[in-house]
Amino acid sequence: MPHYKLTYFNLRGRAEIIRYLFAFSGIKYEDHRIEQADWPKIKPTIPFGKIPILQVDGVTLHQSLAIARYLAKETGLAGQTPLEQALVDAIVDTTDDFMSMFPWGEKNQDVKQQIFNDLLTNTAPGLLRDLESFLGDQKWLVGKTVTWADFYWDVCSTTLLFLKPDLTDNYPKLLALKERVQALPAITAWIQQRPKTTL
Ligand SMILES: CCC(=O)N1CCc2c(cnn2-c2cccc(F)c2)C1
Repeated sequence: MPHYKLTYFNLRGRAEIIRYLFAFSGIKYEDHRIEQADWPKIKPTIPFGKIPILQVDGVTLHQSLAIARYLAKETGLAGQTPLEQALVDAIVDTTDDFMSMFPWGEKNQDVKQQIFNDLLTNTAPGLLRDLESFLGDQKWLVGKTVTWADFYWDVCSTTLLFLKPDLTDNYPKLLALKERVQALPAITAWIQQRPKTTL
C-alpha cells in the first residue's frame, strides 16, 4: 500500500472529497492540515502553488478532482464502465463549476456576501432542479452503486447548506441522497471524527 500524505488547510473545502474516498475505502493516510498563517511560506514549495496536494510515495499529485478521480478509480468508486465514468465526471464537473463560482478568497466582505447571496438565491435553483431531475427515483446518481459523484454532492451541499440552510427544501430527492451517503457506516464514522469546521 503506498504512503499517502494529503496537504490542505484545516477546512473541508476542496480536500473533503479526497478524505471521503480514504474514509470509505479504509485506506490510511496522513491528513496534514496547515495553518493559513503558514501558507505564504509553504506556497512556493508546492508545484503550481495550490492545495490540496496528495503525495503518493513521494510523487506529488495536484488538482483536487484529479486526485479524487485517481483514488476513485483505485477503489472502484469511479463508475463501473467508461460510459458510467463519463456520467460521473460530468456530474462532478457540473457541481464543481457551481462551487467554483463563489469568490472564496474575496477580501471585501460586502462584495463577497453580495455575490454569495446572488449565487445561492438565483443560480443554485437551476442546478438543483437539474440534479434532482437527473437523480430521479434512482438510489445513486450514476449506476447501481455509490460513486464519488454521490460523495461530491454530499460534500458540496454540506457547505452550501451552511451558507443557505433552506437550500434543499424544494429538492427532497437530493436531500435523501445526502442522507443515504451520510448513512454509509464509514462516512458516518468520518463525519463524527473529523475536525469540526464551518467550511
Ligand atoms: C479561502 C478558501 C475557502 O474558504 N474555501 C475554499 C474552497 C471551498 C470552501 C468550501 N468549499 N469549497 C469548495 C469545495 C469544492 C469546490 C470548490 F470550488 C470550493 C472554503
